[in-house]
Amino acid sequence: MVRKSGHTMQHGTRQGIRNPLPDATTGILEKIADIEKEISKTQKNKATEYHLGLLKAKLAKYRVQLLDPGKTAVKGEGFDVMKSGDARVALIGFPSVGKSTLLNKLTNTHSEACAYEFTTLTCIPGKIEYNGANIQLLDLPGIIEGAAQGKGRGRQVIAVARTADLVMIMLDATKSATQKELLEAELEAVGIRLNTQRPNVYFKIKTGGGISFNATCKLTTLTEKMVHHILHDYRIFNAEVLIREDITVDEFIDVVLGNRKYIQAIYCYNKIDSITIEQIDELARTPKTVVMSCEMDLNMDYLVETIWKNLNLLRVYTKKRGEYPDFEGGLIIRSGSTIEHVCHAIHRSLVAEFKYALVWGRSAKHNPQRVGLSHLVENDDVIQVVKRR
Ligand SMILES: Nc1nc2c(ncn2[C@@H]2O[C@H](COP(=O)(O)OP(=O)(O)OP(=O)(O)O)[C@@H](O)[C@H]2O)c(=O)[nH]1
Repeated sequence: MVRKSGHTMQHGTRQGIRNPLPDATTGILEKIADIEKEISKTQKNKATEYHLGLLKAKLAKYRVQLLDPGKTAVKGEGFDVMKSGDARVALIGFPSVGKSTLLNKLTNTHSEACAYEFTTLTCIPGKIEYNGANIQLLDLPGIIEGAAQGKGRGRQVIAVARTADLVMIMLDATKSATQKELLEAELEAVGIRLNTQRPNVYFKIKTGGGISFNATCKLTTLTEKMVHHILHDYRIFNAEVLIREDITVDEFIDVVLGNRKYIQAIYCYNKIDSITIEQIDELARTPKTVVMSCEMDLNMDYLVETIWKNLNLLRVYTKKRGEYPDFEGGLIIRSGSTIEHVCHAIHRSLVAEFKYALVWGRSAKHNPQRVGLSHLVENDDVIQVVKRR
């Protein structure tokens, strides 16, 4: 495989933002506050578990209403950055953690990083070129706390974060660990699930027949009664529920709502130049974590490498009949892609003309293997598409 070493980065256009917050949200906010108050007042035990489950279901419903972009946010204002490039990384962090400085370091261009808070007022799509992939890096305003309650510009930030392939949570190594928890809680509240998989549940709304409930494993928190009540609360009276893993009430609500985003996240601690070696060592041992210093240029290459790894991208090469593969070009696709995805990446009309493909490489049982559209490809595969005449 031909590897491009290092990375380059370019600035995209800076786009100004007007604050598009309409505020018909106050009613919902009050309801959310009431429910949150009730949840905090309710003691957690076997007897209240069920009641809490229902409250959580209600809470999730209102939060969705609050964040539904169709109802609450105006599209196309500043944040509506086209999803271009091969992958998109959302940079999220509190003010002054060093986001602008990081972008500047990776881009080598000047933008106004200041020693005061709230300097990043725009969403800058920057582009990192690494291993042949275009990675779009979005610098989102560091105003995120309270976003789930619809405060400030945070809601737009969340909407962009939901479209990302990877979330990069940037933290200040000199500050307390609560910043990480706060950000995680905010993302959680708006339906972004970090570093987890969609729960293994089959859920289908039907037109009749009531609720059919089955579980293929022992459930330790969720009960059939609770499932019935949650569904009732969402006005779902006919559905098939097959639970294949021991999930919680929250996870079941996620399944019912169906609009959760499961995104990989990495944590990056900046300003390690200002903490002790012992502290750095401890942080660096946490999973999915990169420790670095933008200002001192420490560990920046490792950060880009980690971004690349966590994006789960594959590179495959195409070849024409009788010719050598184009190892300079290559296509960047997501892992789990099939020959059909590859065809789409080459040209959108190719699937219609597809006869079969020949594959050389890790995904092939023998070289070459003749495969159909549903064949899963692997990194570094070489693919020759044969068209129908
Ligand atoms: N010690 C130290 N300071 C840093 C480092 N990186 C950035 N800073 C400082 O932190 C301050 C804030 O940096 P910015 O890059 O403006 O932070 P930001 O996250 O973009 O801030 P907002 O625009 O407010 O969201 C600046 O004074 C930087 O010089 C670092 O690695 N070490």
